[in-house]
Amino acid sequence: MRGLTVRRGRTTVLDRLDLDLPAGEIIGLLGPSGSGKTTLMRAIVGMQITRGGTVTVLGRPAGSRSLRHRVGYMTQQASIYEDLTVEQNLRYFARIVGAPAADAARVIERTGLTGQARQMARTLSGGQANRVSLAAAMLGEPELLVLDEPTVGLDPVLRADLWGIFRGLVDEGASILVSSHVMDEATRCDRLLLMREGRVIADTTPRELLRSTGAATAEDAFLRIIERDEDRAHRLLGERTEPGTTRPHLGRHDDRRNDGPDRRSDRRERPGSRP
Ligand SMILES: Nc1ncnc2c1ncn2[C@@H]1O[C@H](COP(=O)(O)OP(=O)(O)OP(=O)(O)O)[C@@H](O)[C@H]1O
Repeated sequence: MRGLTVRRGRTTVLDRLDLDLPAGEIIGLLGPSGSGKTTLMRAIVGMQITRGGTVTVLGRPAGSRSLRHRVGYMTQQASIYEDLTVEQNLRYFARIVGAPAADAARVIERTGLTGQARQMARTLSGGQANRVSLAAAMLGEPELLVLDEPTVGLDPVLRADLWGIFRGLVDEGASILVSSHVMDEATRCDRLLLMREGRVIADTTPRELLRSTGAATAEDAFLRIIERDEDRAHRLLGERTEPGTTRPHLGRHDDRRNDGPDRRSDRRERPGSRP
């Protein structure tokens, strides 16, 4: 992506972001709540109104029709049809993305939902519902999976299971962009992007993250990077501020202009939806 700028409501969430993401890896997108992870993912799958810049995915402009079957997106909220069984949900979504009906069975098996295939979605546990969303995103074997906090709220065993699935998919040639709040999940990724206030403040690998910060855990390493970033920003702002004036705070850039309706409800996309 080049110069990607996104404004949501009055806030400039992403400001002229340049980023190159390699294929064939698990790329972790980490950062505090509100740092812009979902917004960035939405721009990559072509579901975000942008203010400027370009996003190219698998060689095509983000959101192109030709990417519909090549990119799978799992949103933060598991939004499946509660009055359908797991199998019915996945058969339905398979039809929508143009995948063969047999693909529903494949993703059910792959996500460990065989025992729940005939169960009504409303009776699933949170973790199971979550896996149905992941299964939906996997329909049609997309080359790129964009997963927004797929492990949120899951216990460590289920989290480990899901990371096992992600690794298996990448070993088979897929690329995965996955966001998380849980910093120790960083060590499971091939590459890490740490976001803060709409900027990528670290683009690194798990090994390099620990080496460069001297921290013992990913969580400590991130805290150190954030502290460094804060110091750097204060220094820059201090240099630019006239003596005697108040130093501006380090919040996100606000803008009075509004680019029209961009409601929270826009996050409730169908699971497995294609751009
Ligand atoms: N529909 C919207 N209208 C206005 N502002 C929004 C909207 N959606 C998100 N924002 C704002 O954009 C910023 C980035 O939000 P985003 O959801 O991308 O962050 P995030 O890093 O994914 O957070 P989380 O980890 O909590 O999901 C936040 O300040 C948020 O309040």
